[in-house]
Amino acid sequence: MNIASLPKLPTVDLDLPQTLLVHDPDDRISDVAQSIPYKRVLPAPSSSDSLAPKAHATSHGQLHLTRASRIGCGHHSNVYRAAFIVGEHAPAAVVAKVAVARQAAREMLEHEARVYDGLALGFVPRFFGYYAPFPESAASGSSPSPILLLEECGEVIDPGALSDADKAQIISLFHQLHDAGLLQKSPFRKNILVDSQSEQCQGQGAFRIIDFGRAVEKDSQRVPEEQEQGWAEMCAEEIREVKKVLKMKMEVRPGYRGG
Ligand SMILES: Nc1ncnc2c1ncn2[C@@H]1O[C@H](COP(=O)(O)OP(=O)(O)OP(=O)(O)O)[C@@H](O)[C@H]1O
Repeated sequence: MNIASLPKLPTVDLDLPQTLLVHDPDDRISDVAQSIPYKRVLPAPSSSDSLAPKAHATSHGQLHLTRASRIGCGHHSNVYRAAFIVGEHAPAAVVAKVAVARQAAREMLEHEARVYDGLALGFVPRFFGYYAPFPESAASGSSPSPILLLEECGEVIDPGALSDADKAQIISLFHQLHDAGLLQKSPFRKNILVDSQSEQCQGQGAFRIIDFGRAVEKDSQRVPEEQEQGWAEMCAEEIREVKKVLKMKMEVRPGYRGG
């Protein structure tokens, strides 16, 4: 299957399969040279979902990824364009994020999946589910990594090629994230993507913020009233970091003497 030429999976409502058979001929997610069964962990299967063989065909899906289909890597993961087949539908491309073989990396991937599961914002990748190998292996270090499935969102930005309006838009996305009670916590260039192919990504603008493995949720910090100021300062600091990434002029704060 030529994964590179597949169309993107449409982001319209889709019944996510409850189980996935993952085809990994190049051993990218485990050293087991066979297809691996996964089950959906998030969004949590509802009681109406069924694993019974009679269940609707879309309860079962398939995922194909190869060494050649890798599109990115970070300190904690490898990221692949993967062919996703749901029920009888034609294959379509999604992004499959796979943790490297370290427990901390798996914990970050799970945290990121929880963040996506709770986020309803148009400028982050659409979440297509978080799947874990099934049955679970006793030795979690050597077992295949869980897989986070996301919408493919284009290329890393080139700050030198962005207009002032583009930069203002990216800043506004981070403000919206903060207003939604989330700090991204790794506002690097590699985590701001632009889809130059999209027609403004269905009205959402072409920019996407990714990588929520280190994200901090305001609620999870149980920010008491008196610490609101601390949260506001953390948000302001993140905005300053984004401005640095975008090579924007920094405002000189009152009383700041430089150095
Ligand atoms: N949804 C996506 N669409 C397109 N490319 C993506 C997507 N997600 C990740 N990538 C690519 O993969 C790269 C690495 O992804 P990501 O930053 O999420 O990995 P990570 O291991 O969590 O990073 P780190 O731990 O170093 O912060 C990105 O910079 C980007 O090039």
